[in-house]
Amino acid sequence: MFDAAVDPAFGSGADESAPTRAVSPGPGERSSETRHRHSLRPRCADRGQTGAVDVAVDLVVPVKELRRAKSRLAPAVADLPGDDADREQAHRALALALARDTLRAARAAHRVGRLVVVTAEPAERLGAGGELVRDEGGGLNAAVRRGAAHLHGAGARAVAALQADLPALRPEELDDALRRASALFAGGAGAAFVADHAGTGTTLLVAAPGRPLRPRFGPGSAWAHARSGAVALDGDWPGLRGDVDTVADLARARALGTGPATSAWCDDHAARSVTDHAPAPTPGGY
Ligand SMILES: Nc1nc2c(ncn2[C@@H]2O[C@H](COP(=O)(O)OP(=O)(O)OP(=O)(O)O)[C@@H](O)[C@H]2O)c(=O)[nH]1
Ligand SMILES: C=C(OP(=O)(O)O)C(=O)O
Repeated sequence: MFDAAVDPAFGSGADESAPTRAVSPGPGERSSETRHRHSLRPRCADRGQTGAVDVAVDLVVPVKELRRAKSRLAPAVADLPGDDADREQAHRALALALARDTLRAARAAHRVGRLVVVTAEPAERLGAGGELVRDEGGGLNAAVRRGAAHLHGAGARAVAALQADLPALRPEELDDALRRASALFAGGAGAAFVADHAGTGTTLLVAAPGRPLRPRFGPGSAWAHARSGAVALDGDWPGLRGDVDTVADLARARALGTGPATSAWCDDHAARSVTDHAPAPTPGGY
């Protein structure tokens, strides 16, 4: 069904095929993978006394074709041994790892209902449960609109778009942001967004139930979304705000604790590059 534009379910939601090697922890520390896994445990507090899941939104996640993705991360592979083809393959593997970890966390969030991935990649490559809508070109905002149209066409709840480069995302961060968005919608807001760690970009855009998602992703998108009437969400969500565009961003995400795919990639390919670009520790720096 993939070539019919929509693949209704790909994968099980589990990430069985992802590498699971842990990051070496320091003395007395848990590894970043251990911390991430810990965060994926079911959280009873997010469920009512009946055990019913409090679903708030359906989610669109755009994933760019890997061979064109994450060009600003080229320095992460520049020093790797081998030839250009080896480095290109490592670069694609890094973009894939970021997306897989993002999807893994999004799928584990209790408030996420349907999850739609818009991509030109084969379904099985992404390794996360959800529906797949084919990317027909036109760029990021066109891909988001395509995913939202798919959801609205099927009669959706509130719809959100989440960037796919958030390897330190924790499900509870996404749940908390969606909860706060729902509270704003109850007060009459039509849309809300989460700015990235720099404050200029956007990692999550949410439209209220029955309202269209109007994506303005791209440089300066936080300002563009605010100007369109979306409300900036406050919250201490370093993983949710931690989009990875550069090697320094990757180091920052590693310090937070990335998911298993990105952790394994860094262990296998880029430990030296990441260490070289690691920022000084800045607790609460987001
Ligand atoms: N489906 C789809 N997703 C996209 C497209 N462009 C960007 N994205 C996704 O949108 C998110 C944010 O995009 P960027 O951070 O600009 O990623 P990028 O274009 O791969 O990175 P750079 O080449 O470094 O600009 C990432 O999760 C991308 O996978 C697109 O044309 N189609
Ligand atoms: C696409 C965006 O930014 P970046 O390319 O910097 O991730 C954005 O923040 O809207």
